[in-house]
Amino acid sequence: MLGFVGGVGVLNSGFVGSASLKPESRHAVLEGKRVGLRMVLSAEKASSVEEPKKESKLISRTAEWAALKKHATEDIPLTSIKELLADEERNNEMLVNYDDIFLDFTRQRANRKTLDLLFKLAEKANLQEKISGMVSGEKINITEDRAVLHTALRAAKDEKVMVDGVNVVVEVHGVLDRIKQFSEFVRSGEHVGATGKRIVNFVACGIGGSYLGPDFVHEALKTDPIAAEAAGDRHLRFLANVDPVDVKRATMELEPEETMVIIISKTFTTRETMVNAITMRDWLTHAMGDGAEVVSQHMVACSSNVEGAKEFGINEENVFGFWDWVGGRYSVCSAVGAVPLSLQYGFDSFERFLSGARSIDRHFASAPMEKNLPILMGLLGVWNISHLGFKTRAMHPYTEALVKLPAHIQQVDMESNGKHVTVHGEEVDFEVGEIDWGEPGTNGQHSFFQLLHMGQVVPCDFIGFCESQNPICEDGLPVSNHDELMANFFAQPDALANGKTAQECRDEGVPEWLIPHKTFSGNRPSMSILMKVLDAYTTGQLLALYEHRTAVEGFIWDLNSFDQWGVELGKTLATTVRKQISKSRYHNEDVTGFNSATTKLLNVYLSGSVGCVFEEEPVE
Ligand SMILES: O=P(O)(O)OC[C@H]1O[C@](O)(CO)[C@@H](O)[C@@H]1O
Repeated sequence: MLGFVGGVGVLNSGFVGSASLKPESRHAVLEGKRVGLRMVLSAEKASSVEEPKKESKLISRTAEWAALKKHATEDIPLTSIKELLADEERNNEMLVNYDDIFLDFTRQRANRKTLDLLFKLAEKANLQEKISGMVSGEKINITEDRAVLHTALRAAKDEKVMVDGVNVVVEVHGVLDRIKQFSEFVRSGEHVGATGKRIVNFVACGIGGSYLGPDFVHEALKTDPIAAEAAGDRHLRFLANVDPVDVKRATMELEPEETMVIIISKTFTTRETMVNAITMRDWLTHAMGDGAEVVSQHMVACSSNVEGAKEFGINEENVFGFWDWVGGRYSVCSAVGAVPLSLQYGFDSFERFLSGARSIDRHFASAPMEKNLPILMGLLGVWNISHLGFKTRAMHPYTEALVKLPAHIQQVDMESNGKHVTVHGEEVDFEVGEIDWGEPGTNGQHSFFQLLHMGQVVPCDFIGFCESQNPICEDGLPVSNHDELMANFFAQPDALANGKTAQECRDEGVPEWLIPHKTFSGNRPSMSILMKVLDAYTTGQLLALYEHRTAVEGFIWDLNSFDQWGVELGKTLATTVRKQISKSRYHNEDVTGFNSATTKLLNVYLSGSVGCVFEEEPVE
């Protein structure tokens, strides 16, 4: 699977198969001695004929990159964010507004010059050509020979995007029309369960991109008044983990006769989802018998492997397809999100979500860089990790309804840009791919914000809304609950940026010995996004903003942000382990073929008795 990577990449990754190695080097692999392994391979390579050196295409070799490096080490350390914030003219250039989204990046460690240098870098990296290539259907995912067209999933009916001579927008709307009709059938009660009961529960079985996006949108819509009214008494649950505990959690208190199971898997081969699909089929048939109508009335699928879904037993008319040019983590706008979310909230809500994403797509493809929200967010990401060295990045939505946004964006970004070679297979020599994480505010403030204020520097995104989905104004409180929440949204970025000096502590009468504990260094970057209210439309906007931020970063770094070979090795090893467990459990075979540590762990697991394996030292 990793065969496309050049030799240097393989050596550095350490992911080398051991079969072709000499016995002593194979031993080194089993012992986990990666350094020794690298030496053996280097020696073998040195003795072979020297390959002609290819000219590096790394962006880090350009004058534009070097200018940013110099700026990061020579100019930026001389000013603090607090000082930068005192310049109103600068601040005005760092506030951008589009379609009721207000982006404030004044609290970045950046000034006008930084932006100019980043724009020059973007030109050097052919950013805008790459964006055009993506949205027009070029096969930019070269390791899988695929186009990358999640934008086509939300294109208007009259748009045209061609892939291999086919206008994919027509196909997209064909599937959306079917989903609209099907969801209306189920919601209206025309489609009932096998025993004639109305379907009011939906369990969506999928993992990774076939779970995180739909769950994020579900959480965002749950408390949106329009979507909530459309949901009525329906329930949508997700079953992602192959852990049987997750089956319990997903089915608890649900009545199988009133439940529809939606199997969501692009490949329809993902082990976890297949196991859960079988488990859920058993759950249904156990309650209602194994007549064909149980599966036909209670199970549907969303997949690009329509044949696989049919083979599983799902009726063809209940399979909603999508295409290989939709990456799993970019698939929430396809049937993957459309089926569960339309069943729960009605197709209109899903359409509003798509139109929010479409608004950002159009802006992304056409707005000039200095006004282009995802481009600005992406360039500042590159600046923060590759030039200022901040490897992690946090996201704090100031609404509980975005509780799952950080987890979704974590997959979007980390699976996309967690790479070590460029699209040409050349090892990168700079930092790429931030560690993304986060929690809604204010909860995070009472958890990890101590570290954000006084420990490591972590650039933060603050996301807030002018209005609450659920406004409450208690009599007797100085401000509404929402204003109370948002007071924190405004306070935290300034606290991070400005910090608190020893003198300020002294002026407050803090005793001298306590001052070091109470000073804040400040100068901690953040970005604020302020929107009107969280609803289906703005949820779509947020999704597209962050999807495109990731693409911008990958384009600048020249990565292929649209493959995910890094998940394969663990999957392959799990298959070997699964076979061993089966042989040992059911045929009493010894554990073989693993290193001694794994062998021991497996034996403990199979024995089920954790305390028994450590034999006592014999007494002399
Ligand atoms: O939709 P599928 O094919 O079941 O894949 C699920 C997920 O597994 C991955 O391939 C790897 O974790 C993701 O990219 C994908 O979203």
